[in-house]
Amino acid sequence: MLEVKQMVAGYGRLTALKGVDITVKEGEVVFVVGPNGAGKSTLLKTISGLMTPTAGEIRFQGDRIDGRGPETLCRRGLALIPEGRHIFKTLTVQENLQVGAMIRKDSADVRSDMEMVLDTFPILRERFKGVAGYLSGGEQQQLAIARSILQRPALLMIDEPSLGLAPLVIDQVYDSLRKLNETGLTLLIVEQSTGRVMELASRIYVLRNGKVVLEGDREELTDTSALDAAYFGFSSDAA
Ligand SMILES: Nc1ncnc2c1ncn2[C@@H]1O[C@H](COP(=O)(O)OP(=O)(O)OP(=O)(O)O)[C@@H](O)[C@H]1O
Repeated sequence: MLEVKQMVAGYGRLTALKGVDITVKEGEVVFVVGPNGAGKSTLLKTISGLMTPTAGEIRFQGDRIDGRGPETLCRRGLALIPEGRHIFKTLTVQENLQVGAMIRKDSADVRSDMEMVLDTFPILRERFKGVAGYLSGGEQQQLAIARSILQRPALLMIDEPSLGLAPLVIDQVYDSLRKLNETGLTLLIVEQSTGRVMELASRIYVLRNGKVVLEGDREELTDTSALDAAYFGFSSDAA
């Protein structure tokens, strides 16, 4: 579904991604993990068209998409939930969800998708008419995911869904991501910590200093010492 090849991107003279290769197949949950400053957010911003790569290529469903703008890519089925969620805090939950569906013209399907997201995230049904800014951090993350689902993306990318959430709330968010994946949604998720990724990942990439230093299917990475060694940048023999 998504193929990133030798991608280079950065900010002025700073090269944040130094030739990154990432593949996401239909139906997978792919995680990119790495320490602060590894380039994880830059990767998602570049794939979603918010930044233009200086070299390499990005293919989505077979077509070259590098250099295309975020709006075009959103219509093509790529959705990004950026770090910090960016929900509209002064709007109601309902209005936030309606914004998610704004690019769609199939109003009957939007209504049934709205019911589906409210079934997946019951707290949003309870708070439907309430102002989104009063939701807790975990509830706001659920709203951000639900809003993206209403765009009906083929690929949903999420930057640090567990950031700032208590472990029990992370459980709820990860549970809902698992359910959405079971309905066929493909996910590319960035996390700073490796702690929870094994629960959900089909495949994992470790990014350090703008380069992929380890990649593998979940079955290949059951020995987490290799993952930790790549993450912290020491040899796995010493781990
Ligand atoms: N807007 C920007 N202008 C200049 N440099 C930036 C900008 N955003 C990020 N960087 C730099 O690019 C590099 C990669 O940053 P990025 O935010 O992609 O890392 P990250 O892996 O997402 O980190 P974190 O886990 O801390 O969010 C870092 O060196 C960072 O300082």
